[in-house]
Amino acid sequence: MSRAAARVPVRPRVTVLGAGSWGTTFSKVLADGGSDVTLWARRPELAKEIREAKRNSDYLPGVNLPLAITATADITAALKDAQFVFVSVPSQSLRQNLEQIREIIPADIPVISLMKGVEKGTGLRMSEVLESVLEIDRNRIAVASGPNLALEIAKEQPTAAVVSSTNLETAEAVAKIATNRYFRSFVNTDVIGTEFGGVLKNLIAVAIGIVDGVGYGENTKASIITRGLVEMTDFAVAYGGHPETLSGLAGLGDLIATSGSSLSRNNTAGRLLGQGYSFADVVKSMQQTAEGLASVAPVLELAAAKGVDMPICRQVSEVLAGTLDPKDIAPHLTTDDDSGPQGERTLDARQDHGGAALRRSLKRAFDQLRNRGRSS
Ligand SMILES: NC(=O)C1=CN([C@@H]2O[C@H](COP(=O)(O)OP(=O)(O)OC[C@H]3O[C@@H](n4cnc5c(N)ncnc54)[C@H](O)[C@@H]3O)[C@@H](O)[C@H]2O)C=CC1
Ligand SMILES: O=C(CO)COP(=O)(O)O
Repeated sequence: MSRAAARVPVRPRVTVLGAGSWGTTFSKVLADGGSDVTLWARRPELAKEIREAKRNSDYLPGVNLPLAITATADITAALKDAQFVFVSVPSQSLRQNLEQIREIIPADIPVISLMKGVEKGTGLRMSEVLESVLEIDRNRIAVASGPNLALEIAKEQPTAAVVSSTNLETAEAVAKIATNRYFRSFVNTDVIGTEFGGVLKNLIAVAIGIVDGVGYGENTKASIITRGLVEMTDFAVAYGGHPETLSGLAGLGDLIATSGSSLSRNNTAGRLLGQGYSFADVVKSMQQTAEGLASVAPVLELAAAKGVDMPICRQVSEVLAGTLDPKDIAPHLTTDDDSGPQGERTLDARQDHGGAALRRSLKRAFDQLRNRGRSS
């Protein structure tokens, strides 16, 4: 993206695709930051309610939306003259949604993922799906992630997020319009770490929900959160993310928010599982998207491909499959690794890795950099 293109217009015209709880809330963030926002909703009646009553009563009851938001169910009209496009649909529907805009999305504008999932079947991150389906330069793509429970933000409770792009100028332009008096966007260029932080904390939040549902207390949850961060960091670093990103807003920050809140759909889904409901019942009862339920399988496949051990995520998948009784969930206590062939890992599995994991992740990141340097 050129320097000129990165400049932010005085009153940007922004399109948000997906009028669920996050797409609508983010539209408010953008409008309160000075943008004119067009929100695309699948259902014409929802578009009408947002446009005329400035409400989205299904997803954000009691919240008044700014006048600078309009809405339409006509996706071509929604994208006309857009200077930024944000996408906030369920991860597993992204590809299908993008197919219908591939030909009509304005050229050379930033496209930003607000989603926190991995595509089943391909294992692609959302920014990778954007890049491959829209066939656009990755420097035009950004992702936004952080401790961002929609309803709290819609009520203007202050928080922060990270906007990440391989191109710092793109990240900065997006962060500028995604900042207002109650929402601050920071920037980085670690798209991999930022996206995986958002994906993985959902899985740990499901685990926390499960132990909550079973009735276990704070010690259990604190150990799962701490060990969960180790899993998140190891996984993201194995794929080229930076460990510091996982200690930031998109990792630890989001993990704390999501694990601690009954507003979290992932946490809620976990709690129902912990109370003994089946996966099928939980899916049926969820009115909104709980991304962790769909991400667990592709995440475990990606972890296996890099030899990353993820006992918490594995046990979540076993509870979902009905092969593990929720009350037996104690992933931070498992010692499966002890029988593994790698001596180093056997040792690691018995240690508290808080700091050790970070050091190991840093070492792996430096090794990767050094190897890259050698091969170029
Ligand atoms: N709600 C939250 O607090 C936050 C959500 N996110 C992420 O934002 C993304 C969207 O989540 P939410 O807005 O919360 O979900 P939601 O369930 O509230 O809304 C999803 C929206 O996508 C639309 N949609 C378009 N195509 C669809 C399809 N084929 N199938 C189903 N729905 C379709 C739905 O009509 C609905 O308006 C997720 O990846 C989520 O992880 C990220 C940060 C915060
Ligand atoms: O991503 C979120 C908070 O940052 C929202 O979490 P849930 O999808 O679990 O509601």
